[in-house]
This record gives sequence, structure tokens and C-alpha cells, in this order.
Amino acid sequence: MGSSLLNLSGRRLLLAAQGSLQLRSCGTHLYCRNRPTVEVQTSWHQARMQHGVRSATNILEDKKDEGFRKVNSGERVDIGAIQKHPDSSATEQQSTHPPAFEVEYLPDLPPFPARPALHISFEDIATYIQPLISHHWKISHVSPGVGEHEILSLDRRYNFKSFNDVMDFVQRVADISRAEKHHARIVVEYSTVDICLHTHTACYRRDGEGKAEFKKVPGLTRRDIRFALKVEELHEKFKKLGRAIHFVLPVLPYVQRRSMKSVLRRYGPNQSVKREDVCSTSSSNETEI
Ligand SMILES: C[C@H](O)[C@H](O)[C@H]1CNC2=NC(N)=NC(=O)C2=N1
Repeated sequence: MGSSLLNLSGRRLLLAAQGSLQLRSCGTHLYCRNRPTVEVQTSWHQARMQHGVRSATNILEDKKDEGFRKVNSGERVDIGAIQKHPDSSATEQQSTHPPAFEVEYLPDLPPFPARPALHISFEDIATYIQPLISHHWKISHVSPGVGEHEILSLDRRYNFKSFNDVMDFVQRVADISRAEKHHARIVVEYSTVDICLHTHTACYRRDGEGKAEFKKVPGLTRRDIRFALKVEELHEKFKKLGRAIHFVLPVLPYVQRRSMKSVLRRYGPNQSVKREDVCSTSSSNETEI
């Protein structure tokens, strides 16, 4: 990834396009209003198990990269919008981790994409992916591939009070699948659910000799974004009912930064798809749950 992707103008574009970005600082941690963060200090081993991160070395290597660092350090964020968390002193003393950040509001659902669904654009990263990453979604690799053939996924782990809560949640995720005609990889354990999203039938549009040609390459599309946003909404309902547990792992900032780095490398300006190619809508089969 060229550093130009994350230079000032690139970062400004990301943040500006994301109108709703509002960060609040609690010293080394940022939290969002109306959404208090419960910090659970786990071991590196536990954190790696929970996030599926391969090695601590990989995470630490990411310190060298940009990703969210500019945002976290406040260089690109309106300082006036950042306030100290009242309990920050205790947290600051304990934590040696750089700050995570949470965007307060998630964007509205994008329109239902026409088929074939096209890969996300650079603007989609600012509008949807970055807020989702700030809400604990991460970017993983289905396949390392090369260039266009690198297959990314959008993943999140949810924690619940009991197995019954997990199964009720999964049932509602299945309802989302029916409504969206889109299917996530769902991994269930006793009190956790992993949701992993990518579009098997994602396409690139190429305008060759007067007519559009579509090249099928699995990857991230607005179908995945819609699905993730709907699952977030569902999770909010479970949280309000006291059925879900909100964990924030100490490694979250590294995971966020690495996710941003991965998605920018794959879908940054050099890879971008024209806006009109990703905005086509279909009025059919759009069912809200
Ligand atoms: C015809 C049907 O809608 C398609 O096969 C859908 C079904 N669910 C899907 N789910 C996912 N994750 N990716 C797809 O490409 C996909 N395609």
C-alpha cells in the first residue's frame, strides 16, 4: 500500500465522507456517548483466540503502519469534539495499548445492490467500512490471493449471556439471510457467535468495446455491508434486552488498524470502482426485518 493512500488528503476524504464521526476520548481509550465501553483485560493468548489473530508479532508489526493511528492520535479529528472520560485516570495507568475508537452512529443501510453485486468502492470504505470497523467488525482474509484475487471478509464476534441467547440471535440472523438473500458463515459456540461475510458472486464491471462485461471475483460488496448493518441493529436489540455482553479487547486498536490497512490496500483509490457501478438499486426483494 502506497503511503499516498493514507496521506492527509486520503484521511480527510475518509473522515469527511463519514459525516457522523464523533469521537470521545477517555485518555488512552475512546468511547462513545450512550454506549459505555466495558473493558475486559484478557491475556494476549485469549485475545488471539478471540480475534483469530495469528501472532502477537503480526499485530505489533502493524504499529509501523498508519491505519487508524492518525485518527486515534487526534491529528485528523476535531479536538473540540473529544472529551476526557471521567474515569480515565485508572484506565490510563493500566493500559499500555494505543487507543481504540468508536464511531457513535452507524450509517443508514445502502440501497439493495442490483445483481451482479459489484465490489465496494473507496468511498464505501469511508461511509460504511470504517464505521463498522469502529463497531468491532474486522477485515479478514478468506484467501490471500494476489491483487484483485485477494479475498477479504467482514467479520465480527458477538458475546451473549447464555446459549439460549446465542441460538435466538442466530435464528434472527437467519431471518436477515432470508430477507437479504445473502448468507454469512456463522460459527456458534456456547456463548459466542462469529459472523463472517463476503460475497461469493461479487463482480467487477469492465467496459469493453461498448458493452459492459462482468468479471466474477469473490469479495466485499454492499450486500455484506447491508447484512453487517442489519446484524448490528439486531445486536443492539439484544443488548437493550440485557441478553448480549459487550467486550472490548485490549488488542482492538491493532485489529482496527490492521483492518483499515487491509481494506485500503484492496479497495483503495487505485482499485476503486466507479460510483455509478456500485449504486444501482433494485426495488424488488428489499424486505426489512
Ligand atoms: C441466487 C442466490 O441469491 C445467490 O446464490 C446468493 C445466495 N447467498 C449468497 N451469500 C453470499 N455470502 N454470497 C453470495 O454470493 C450469495 N449468493
